[in-house]
Amino acid sequence: MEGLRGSSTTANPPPPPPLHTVQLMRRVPFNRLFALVYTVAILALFYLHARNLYYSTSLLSFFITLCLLISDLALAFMWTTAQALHLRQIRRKQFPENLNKFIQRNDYPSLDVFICTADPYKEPPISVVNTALSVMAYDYPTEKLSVYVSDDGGSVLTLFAFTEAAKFASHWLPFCSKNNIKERNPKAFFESNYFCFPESEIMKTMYESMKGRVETVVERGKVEDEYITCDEERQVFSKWTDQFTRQNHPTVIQVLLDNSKDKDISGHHLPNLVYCSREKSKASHHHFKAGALNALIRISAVMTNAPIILSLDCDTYSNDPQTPERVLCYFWDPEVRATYGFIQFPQLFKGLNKTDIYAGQFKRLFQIHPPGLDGLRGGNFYGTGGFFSRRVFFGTPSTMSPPELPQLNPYHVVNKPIQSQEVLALAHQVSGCHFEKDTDWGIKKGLRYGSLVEDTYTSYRLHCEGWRSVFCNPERPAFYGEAPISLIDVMNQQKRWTVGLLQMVFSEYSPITYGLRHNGLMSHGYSQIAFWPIWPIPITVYAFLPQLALLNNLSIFPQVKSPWFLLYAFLFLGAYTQDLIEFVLANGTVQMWWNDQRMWIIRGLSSFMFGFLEFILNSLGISTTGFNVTNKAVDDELSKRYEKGLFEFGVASPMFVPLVTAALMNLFSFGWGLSEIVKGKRSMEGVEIQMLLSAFAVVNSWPVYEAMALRSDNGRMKAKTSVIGIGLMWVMYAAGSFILK
Ligand SMILES: O=c1ccn([C@@H]2O[C@H](COP(=O)(O)OP(=O)(O)O[C@H]3O[C@H](CO)[C@@H](O)[C@H](O)[C@H]3O)[C@@H](O)[C@H]2O)c(=O)[nH]1
Ligand SMILES: [Mn+2]
Repeated sequence: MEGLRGSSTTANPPPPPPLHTVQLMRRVPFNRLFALVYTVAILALFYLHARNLYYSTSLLSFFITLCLLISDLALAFMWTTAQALHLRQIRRKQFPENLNKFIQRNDYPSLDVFICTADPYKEPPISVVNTALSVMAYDYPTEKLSVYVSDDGGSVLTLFAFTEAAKFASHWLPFCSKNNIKERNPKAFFESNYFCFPESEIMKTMYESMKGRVETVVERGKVEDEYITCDEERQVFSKWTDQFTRQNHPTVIQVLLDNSKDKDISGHHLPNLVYCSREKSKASHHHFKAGALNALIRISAVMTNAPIILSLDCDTYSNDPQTPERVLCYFWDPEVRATYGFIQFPQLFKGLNKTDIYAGQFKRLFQIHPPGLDGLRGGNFYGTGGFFSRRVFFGTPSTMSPPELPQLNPYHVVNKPIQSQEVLALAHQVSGCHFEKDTDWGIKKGLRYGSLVEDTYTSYRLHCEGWRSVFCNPERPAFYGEAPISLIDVMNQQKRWTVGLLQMVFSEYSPITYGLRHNGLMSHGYSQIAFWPIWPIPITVYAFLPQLALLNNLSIFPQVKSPWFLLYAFLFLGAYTQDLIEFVLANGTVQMWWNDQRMWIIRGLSSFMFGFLEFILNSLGISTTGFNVTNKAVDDELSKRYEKGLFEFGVASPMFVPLVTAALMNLFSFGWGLSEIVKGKRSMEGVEIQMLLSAFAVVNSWPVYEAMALRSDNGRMKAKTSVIGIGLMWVMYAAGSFILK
């Protein structure tokens, strides 16, 4: 550790090799210049709106200008938040190859990995097992490595899968290290170049047989006798009595592998593998994933108390066994360790189709914006793929919030075996339903409660407290996860995020009030995420108002001949072009970008809007929202359609209705406008922008028309949805004609 900063006193010692470097991105000066020019253009637009408002000749034109003004204010606000993330983008590099100059492998700090799962049917246990195996096989001293699985589904099926995983690990881990395999998730490995190694075939057979057993047990919904190999297992599974339900059960903590005893087939120690399902009762609030993680922080504190914690979703598997060493490049630097709370890797996805029709990559959220936030304060936490210093969960960098028990202190040294009576008893105690009562867990300690996007909310709170973080984006992706491949799953996920973001915006820690006082630019950058729920305002207005106006022969934008037209052209093309360039620079394709902007519109019209409604209903006490887990189980037919790039509507959902309405309204207005012009009843003059907008929306709406009229597969639009969507369009048209005429 010493010498890292080159503070040695001997004459001219060679400078120590770096563990990490950071530099400002080359594009920053361009971004700043563009921001300046664009700001002037935005001001000019507001001047135009103000003038139109002042000189409006009727209530109607006043109302239309007001709608446009409000929409443009929302757009401009979101634009300024994005600029906060463009002013200081940084690029970091790590040099794990230099690590051995500072620290020997035996001295590596311990690492506790948390894997969350919550439902054996939406999150197939075999995938969770694959995730666990990929991190158990980290190229890291196994006596320093512990993997904790949190099962909020309280499912014996998941536990069964992990008893199988424990057995398979003793073959899989030595196989990976002996052959220096990079791809240590068995499923991903067998799908790629597995035949290169002599034992591959045997490993594959073993894997398939394990998978078969796990899947059969899940299918049958219980662990039958033939799958139980010893009395110990029988005893464990017998905890699932008839009274044991997902919402109501005692804590189950099962040590499946103990690194002080268990060895793999080549005689090396295996890492710890611990299954945990915290106590649940209907009478207490469990705070969803945040609650699960806080329980794990305490359970692991009692059992191993590693100073570094990796938090993973059940679908996020490791793609690079060297990742922990990369993380040590930061955490082993004492200066970094004092103030840097976590190291976040981007969420990247496997299994997306070629053009990523649902924009599941979230390129802006996970790749383009984080280096910008990193330049201000540190990249944000995304719930998965984040390595934390345990200390970050216990107060600010300068003042520690002391835990309730000395054993929970992040600096406490565990000196008892993890299976000792005392340790297990304490682990049960700290994972009980009532442990958090009257404590500041979720308030000042651990993951913060109160928002369904506990990840963004917590990292924002940590940043406000003074913690910094690192966005680490190595060339070989550290992790891969899965994104939903059915539109309704995407929508439901986005609806939940919307509710969570609104909970954040309307909390006492809102980025526009609390945060601005703490760290203005950083908070403004967080607003770019937190204020997603205001996208529906401009998107809905631009999807319907110009079109209704066109249908009623009203011109609401400057005509082409007017110099103001240039302003509109610049604002539209400027924003879109910058976005496209950034997207492509982040390894995107033009087609992916096109799909991404389409999904932005779709989310705005639908999931964000429904999320907004849900939030209002929740606030009024009319309904409550839970954490509806994203479905990760896929059906073959659906996969095939997804591979072909077809949108999956398939179910009748109110969330599809606005899409139908908007698609038809634009088609109708464009068609009507065109026919009027062709017939010579009116000229293009004055409605050019409205025609262009409708045309743009029509091109974007292709998958909706296709799903309504041209497809016969099970993913097509349900007739009910189409009918309601069409009905709504006519109602809007009639109302519009009544008002606008
Ligand atoms: O009560 C719960 C609900 C969920 N989970 C787990 O949380 C993870 C994320 O859930 P998922 O349904 O996949 O949500 P997504 O919206 O896909 O996840 C993103 O958004 C979440 C909320 O912001 C973050 O927690 C995630 O890390 C992030 O990947 C999964 O491993 C679940 O098993 C729990 O452990 N307990
Ligand atoms: Mn997920």
